[in-house]
Amino acid sequence: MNRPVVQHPAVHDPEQAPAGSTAAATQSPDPATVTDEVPTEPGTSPGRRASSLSWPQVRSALPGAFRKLDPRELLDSPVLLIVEIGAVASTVLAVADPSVFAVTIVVWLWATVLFATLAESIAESRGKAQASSLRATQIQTTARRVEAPVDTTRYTGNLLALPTVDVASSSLSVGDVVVVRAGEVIPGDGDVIEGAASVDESAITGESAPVIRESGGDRSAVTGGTVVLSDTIVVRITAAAGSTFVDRMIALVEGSERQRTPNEIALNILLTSLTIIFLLAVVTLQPFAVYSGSRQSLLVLTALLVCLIPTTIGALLSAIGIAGMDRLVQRNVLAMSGRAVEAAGDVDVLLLDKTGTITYGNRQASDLLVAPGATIADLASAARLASLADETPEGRSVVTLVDAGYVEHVAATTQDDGAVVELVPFSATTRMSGIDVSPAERAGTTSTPRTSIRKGAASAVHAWVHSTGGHTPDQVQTLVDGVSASGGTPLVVARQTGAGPAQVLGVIHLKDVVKTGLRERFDELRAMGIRTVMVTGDNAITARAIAEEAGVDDVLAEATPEDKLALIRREQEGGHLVAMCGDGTNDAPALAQADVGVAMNTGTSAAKEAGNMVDLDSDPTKLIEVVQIGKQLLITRGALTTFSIANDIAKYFAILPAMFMVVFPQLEVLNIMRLSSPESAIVSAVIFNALIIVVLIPLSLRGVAYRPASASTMLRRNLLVYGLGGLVAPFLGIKLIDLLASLLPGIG
Ligand SMILES: Nc1ncnc2c1ncn2[C@@H]1O[C@H](COP(=O)(O)OP(=O)(O)OP(=O)(O)O)[C@@H](O)[C@H]1O
Ligand SMILES: [K+]
Ligand SMILES: [Mg+2]
Repeated sequence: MNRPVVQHPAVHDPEQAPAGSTAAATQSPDPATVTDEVPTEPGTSPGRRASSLSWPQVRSALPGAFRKLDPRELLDSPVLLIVEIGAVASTVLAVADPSVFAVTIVVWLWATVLFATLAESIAESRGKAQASSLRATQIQTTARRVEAPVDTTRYTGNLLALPTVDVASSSLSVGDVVVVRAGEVIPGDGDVIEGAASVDESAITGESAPVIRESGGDRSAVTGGTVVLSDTIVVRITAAAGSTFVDRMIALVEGSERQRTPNEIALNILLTSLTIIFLLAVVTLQPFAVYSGSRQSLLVLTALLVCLIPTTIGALLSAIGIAGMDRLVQRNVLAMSGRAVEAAGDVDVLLLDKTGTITYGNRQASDLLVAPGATIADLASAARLASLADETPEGRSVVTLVDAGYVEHVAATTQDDGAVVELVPFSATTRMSGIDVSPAERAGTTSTPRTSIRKGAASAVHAWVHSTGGHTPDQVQTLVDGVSASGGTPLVVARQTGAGPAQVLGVIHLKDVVKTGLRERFDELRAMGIRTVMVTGDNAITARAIAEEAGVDDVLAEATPEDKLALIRREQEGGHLVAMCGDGTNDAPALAQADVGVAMNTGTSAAKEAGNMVDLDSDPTKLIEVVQIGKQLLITRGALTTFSIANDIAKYFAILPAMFMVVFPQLEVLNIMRLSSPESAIVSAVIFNALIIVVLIPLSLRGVAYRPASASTMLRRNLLVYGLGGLVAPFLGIKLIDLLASLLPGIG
């Protein structure tokens, strides 16, 4: 976020801002102080942050680490709770019977717990910096609220002309309608219901290029705190203050809503079981020790227990999870659940919506193609009439095209004041839109007959024409296929006059552009074992043309929202883990059903609500990074668990011989480490056990390096590196510490 919204001139300079646009200057802190609070160095913006650990980072995480020592905070990590109980008990013992040995043990047991809470606190601190820069977008502004409640779903007049009243943005509630002009901050989350504008969303996405937000289509959602750069839009508020997109982002990056995933819970159960096993092992050690005349002190047994239980992974588990989410945020992806991130690591099918996901989604009418038996005048007039009330960007583009290129063909329509006009809005299920005009019924006049016009997907309009007794000429199919083959979307226009059969007038060519660089990225997904399927409401030929251009593996054409949902269910039943990228309200059910539902930030609020991730850059190939981060998270957790357990087992064999050597000289052969004394062996093991946590914090935050390779190759490699490493490390580490510790009086 190197361009916080507070730096925008409209907010900076109350003199320049249009009257009533922003009360930021009066109600929010002075812009200068706000800017001070916002980390503006490039290092803090998403996707550009370094992942190494710095001392200031550690220092700022320390207070949090101490706060987390509260046993209540450790309740969901039994391993750490045991260590803390051990630390308390040893403290009591050390006070009762002080010695260098006892004090050393006590200090390092506390250090063990602190290093664990520090790991989590550091992982969280990165998000906190980001949250504070997001908070800067939540400035108080004055909203221009439409005074009287309007039913915007029915109101067809000019919303911009309605009287407005100035209110504080914080007092807006869901359903309120506000007008936002150029230079003003959008006062809350909502959908554009009238107009189109360029919007600066850099406060949220870090991306400085303005984006277009317009009513009707799949690019209608706006986010509170972003700035309208040009034109005026009417927005219906969809989120109350306090539960906005930015609020969710803040909760997310701060980790305050972090819930443990089923995988983490399962691992915790394993760690707890191991802890109980080692607890029993240590407890049953004492009778043997007593029998053999080497009764061990409670202090030694506590220290031994802590060395043996899986403290390393117990300490790093939560940091690994938080860091994974953080890595996504750095790439401008907001994951609403950790479960989705983990699922991403195993995804093997990716479904993508076409318009707005694979293409830029700016579908514009570019040409009119006349059907045999019709005239260009017929087609242009009908296309325009059927689009006048079509609030989708496609609909508006038809009106624009006719007015710009065919206006001389449009017959001057005589205004029939009494005519009853019924609008047929576009829906993804009917895949048509249009208008029904019934002339006024007046006695004595020869009234013109009732007229119905439909435009839409060829198959849908064909079915409608057929239902009226008409038919679609073969040449129309040729026109449709021609448009489709070029990757365009054909809209067939037909008109029914009176009760007679409908006539096909021609075809509108909607053009869209495929996003650049998709092919290479889809190749990469294929290499990762992920099959890409484009699902679209468009016809099969267009779908295939775009699929060909973008390089996806498979297509499902003429898909209704239900079809998209059914496809996902089918794949899931076949044992696949499915990701879905989409932007439209009609994608929402599919986004909700998918294991990983990535909504494009350019999409509708419904899509963003339904998915469990939002890509702020609206880049469908971002799934590659999401999958890599998911895999990396799973691999890192697995690797550190392997290391931790191998470590504990090694410690058992490293210290026990040293401890019992005095009574069982035969153990000498096992004492390959030649530790200087039983006390030194115990102290060194405890210190090693604590330090290994610190050593592994950077790795758990950064993640184990991920290279595309088969799961079994990865597993073999990790078992080798982290399993073997975990077995060897304690022998080396403890020996080294023993050499130093033995220099201490009372230990060596
Ligand atoms: N305004 C409109 N009026 C009539 N028909 C339309 C309109 N917009 C789209 N259509 C038709 O409906 C079909 C499906 O709509 P839409 O594109 O929204 O579906 P979708 O499933 O989201 O597919 P995608 O976004 O992948 O293209 C389009 O391919 C087009 O033929
Ligand atoms: K341990
Ligand atoms: Mg769509």
